[in-house]
Amino acid sequence: MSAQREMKEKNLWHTPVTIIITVIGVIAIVALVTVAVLQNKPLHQKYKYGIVLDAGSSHTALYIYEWPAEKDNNTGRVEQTHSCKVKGPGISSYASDPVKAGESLSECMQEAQLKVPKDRHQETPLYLGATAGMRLLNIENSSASDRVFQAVGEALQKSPFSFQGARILSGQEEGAFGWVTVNYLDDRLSQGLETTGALDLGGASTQISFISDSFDGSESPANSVTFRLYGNDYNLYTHSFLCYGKDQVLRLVLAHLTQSGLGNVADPCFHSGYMETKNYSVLYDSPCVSDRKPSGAPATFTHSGRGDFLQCQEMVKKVFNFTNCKYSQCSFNGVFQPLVQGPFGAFSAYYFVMNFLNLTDTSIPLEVVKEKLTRYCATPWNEIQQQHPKVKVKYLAEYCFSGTYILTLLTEGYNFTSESYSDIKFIKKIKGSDAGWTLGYMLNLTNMIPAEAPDTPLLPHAGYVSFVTVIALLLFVLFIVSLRPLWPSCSKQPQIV
Ligand SMILES: Nc1nc2c(ncn2[C@@H]2O[C@H](COP(=O)(O)OP(=O)(O)OP(=O)(O)O)[C@@H](O)[C@H]2O)c(=O)[nH]1
Ligand SMILES: [Ca+2]
Repeated sequence: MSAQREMKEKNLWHTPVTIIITVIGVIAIVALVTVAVLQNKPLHQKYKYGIVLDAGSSHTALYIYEWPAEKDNNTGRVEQTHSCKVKGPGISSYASDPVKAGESLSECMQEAQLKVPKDRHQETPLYLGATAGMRLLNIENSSASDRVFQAVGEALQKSPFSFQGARILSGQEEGAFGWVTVNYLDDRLSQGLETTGALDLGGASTQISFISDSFDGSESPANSVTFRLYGNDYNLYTHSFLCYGKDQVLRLVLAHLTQSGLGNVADPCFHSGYMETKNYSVLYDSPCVSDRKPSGAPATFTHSGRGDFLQCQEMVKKVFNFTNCKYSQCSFNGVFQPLVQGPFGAFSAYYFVMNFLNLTDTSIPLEVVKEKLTRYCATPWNEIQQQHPKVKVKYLAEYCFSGTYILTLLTEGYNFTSESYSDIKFIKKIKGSDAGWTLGYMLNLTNMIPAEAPDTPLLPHAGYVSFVTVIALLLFVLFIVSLRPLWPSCSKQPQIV
């Protein structure tokens, strides 16, 4: 009798109503999870592109950036996918033949057409920013600089990209955008982390940019750039020294050495055994030194080396003016600068030179770095050439001078100490993108960094799907539990024995 009853009760669980409810419940959960997964699955990734030409004093480089199309406003997603070094000198060197400046860009522009998908060409913005070489040409001969821009603009207009113009960046912009690039690539802006200072050493100018607790811009408004990025306010200290890029400082040092107007220059910044005949007119052909040309100098001079780091450093120090600071503190040439603070990334020539000299490790004490450089400078020129047969002779001849200038600029110029020197990192790239002003410039012009922090989803995609699944299962279990009165054991009557 009791077995029969049990059978009947079990069958209750198998009633059509219970089966239908269970099936609908399972279908509902599967549908819910499927929709959740599909709805939030990233769409087929499409990319957008931007191109920036960095028309530097020594050469022009093209950079292509890429970012997922639906993430225009999101954090840290723009990456450099390609770079192309334009053959020949910087555009400012084409002052006497401007059309050639435009033509020089064509090879890299062709390359860019192959790298950016064809269907994106028309919508891809193309910018050209010129720095110290064009600043100097503009000072020297503004109509020549206009003609160069005219020719370059005409050449770029012919490309299939959306050309947005060619212009000279101010020194402030160059410094500030370099700082934005470094901190954007390190995700420091989006996460509101302590920022990294930026040190850029070009051929004709150099920039220093950093955040200092003691700097609010009031003491020297010309050195202050304010930003609001991802909901945080920044008051950046930045300064650009025109004529203090390494090529122009080499001219300044040589100008000092040739003041006597005699035909021989024994240069402590070049290796002993180095000897080249150079033109006075070429040396003095720059507004950085043109006023110092000795009168009655012969056409050429013999530039020979004597490889002495300490004497080279003495010569280099002469290009800085440490008197006449009208502020609480200065770097040099009467320019206000707060004490350096926090970590720094040093790129461009800082990296090329220190990397060549095997001196990128800043945990090595500064004194040891100087000893190593002293030995390097004292190595005869023929040995140096034998050791580096593949390095361009022009670069090779100048590493002793450049290394000496870098150490002198950092310690005497910017007041890095033996301690704070170790806060500097010599870098070329960050996560595959070159450190430099170009990325920051493009991010700014495409409004890619929002002033306020973007709304972020509460949960990442995987977390969201798991959450929906767990809640759905929970609801289902609750539903089944709510059917408890229909369960066989619950509908059993208590047995009175
Ligand atoms: N050793 C070495 N030097 C380089 C290399 N590329 C550029 N330089 C030199 O390093 C210095 C700085 O180069 P860049 O940072 O490209 O300078 P730039 O942008 O042309 O100049 P600015 O307009 O002043 O910024 C120049 O003297 C260049 O000749 C390289 O690959 N190796
Ligand atoms: Ca540069």
